[in-house]
Formats: sequence, C-alpha cells, structure tokens
Amino acid sequence: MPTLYHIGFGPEDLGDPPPTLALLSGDPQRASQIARTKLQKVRTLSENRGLNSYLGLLPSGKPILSATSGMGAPSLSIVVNELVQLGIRTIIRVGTSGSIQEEVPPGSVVISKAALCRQGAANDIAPPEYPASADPFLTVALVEEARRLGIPYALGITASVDTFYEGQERVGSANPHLLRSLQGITEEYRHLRILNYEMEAGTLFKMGNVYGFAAACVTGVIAQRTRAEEPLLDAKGLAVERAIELAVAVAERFA
Ligand SMILES: O=P(O)(O)O[C@H]1O[C@H](CO)[C@@H](O)[C@H]1O
Ligand SMILES: O=c1cc[nH]c(=O)[nH]1
Repeated sequence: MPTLYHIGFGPEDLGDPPPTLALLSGDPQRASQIARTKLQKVRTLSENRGLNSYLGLLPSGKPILSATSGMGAPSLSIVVNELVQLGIRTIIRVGTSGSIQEEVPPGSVVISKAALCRQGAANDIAPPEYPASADPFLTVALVEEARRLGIPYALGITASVDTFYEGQERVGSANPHLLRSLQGITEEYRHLRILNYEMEAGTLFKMGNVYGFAAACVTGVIAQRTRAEEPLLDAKGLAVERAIELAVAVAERFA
C-alpha cells in the first residue's frame, strides 16, 4: 500500500510492530503536545495539510500514533478512514468542548458515552438514526482513570454539530441571522441532559460502529455556554492537559 493521500504516510513508515491505537486531536498543536510531553522516541510522520502525525512510544514501550483530525466531521472522516486502512483499531479523540450545563465547569473534562450527531458527513456513512455510541470498554476505562487520577469529569451525551457559531447557537458572530430552527436549541439540549458541544465525536462514533474499530472521546471544557459564548483561554491549558493525561492513561491499557 502506498502513502495515504491526505495523512501523508503509509504502512512502511509505521515500524514493527506497527501501532494499533491513535490519539486524535482536532488541533495539530495538541497532537504535537501529546507527542512531545507524553511519548518517547518520537518520529514526525507527516505534516501534510496541517494533519500532523507523530509515531512514538508510551512509557511502557508500546507504539501509538498522535494524529490530527482537523476541525469538523468531513476532515475527521478522511483522516479516520486512512488511519483504519493502516491498521489502527482504537481511536481516542482528545478534544475541547463547550459546556451547556452549569455543573460541568471549565477546566474539567467530558467523557462522551454517545453523541447527538447533527453532522452531514455522518449521513454518508450511516443513516441519521444509526447510533453514535462510543466503545463501552474504552469509555469505562476513561472514567476509571479519571477517578484514579482525581480529574474532575462528567460522563454523558455530547452534541456533535457541524458549525462552531450557528450550530452551537452563538449569536455574537458575523452572521446577523440565526435560523429559527436553531434559536433555543441549546436550552432544549440542556433539558435533554446533553452536556456539551463539539464538532467531531458523533461522526467518529458512527464510523467506529460501522467500520468495526473502538472509538472514544474525552474533551477538555473550555467554554461555559450557560454564561458566555467565548472560549475561556485561562481554563484551556488545564482542561487540555487533563484530557491528554486521561487519554494517555487509557492508551497504556489498550495499545
Ligand atoms: O479542540 P478540537 O479537538 O479541535 O475540538 C473542538 O475545537 C474546534 C472548534 O474550536 C472543533 O474541532 C471542536 O470540536
Ligand atoms: O464551545 C466550544 C468549545 C470548543 N469547541 C466547540 O466546538 N465549542
């Protein structure tokens, strides 16, 4: 098999034994942070299109990938498809999200057991009503590690949508008109006990169920939508560090 077109590396780049688990960040800087701070003997596989991918060893010596999905489901779907073609069988999304519940504070993490998947790309993979559910074993492991490490977490349902502004009911943006169908949607989701907004988990979960790989998602909470629309940069560092620490601890158990 040649180099995969978008991710920019192929089977011959993966070493022996090749990794079967990938930590997948939306942000290439986070993929790099994971590699730099948590892995040993790191090799940059590609920085094609900003889809930075790193191969490295966990402290136990097991190889994993730290890769980038880019923002949103279309980009994630391409990266995940190509990673699975290369033999990846476990994917943990390490992301950021905005809380819509008062009791899920910035700086904490959300472990998604399933997603409300309002994402167009996912409809090319399975019907809208197909379950966007996370792998139960990975998800329980994330909860166990959060408890062991003393990381504040919430376990629940995530809303995965296609847009950061309109789809997450942000009104203070360049768009002067929020569709009537989106006005009040956050309040409705709050009553449905959805915890947070982000932009990839639902499609990742559906892909996991259809393709037959294990998928999970942990996101650091960087916005409190019960109070404001803007991301809180002061909370971001800790939230992301916690999400990374959890994902790496679970990777040790599943790689
Ligand atoms: O921080 P990442 O992993 O990119 O995740 C979140 O951040 C981006 C929006 O700011 C979207 O990709 C959303 O899902
Ligand atoms: O509010 C937020 C924060 C991060 N990512 C999102 O998609 N929404």
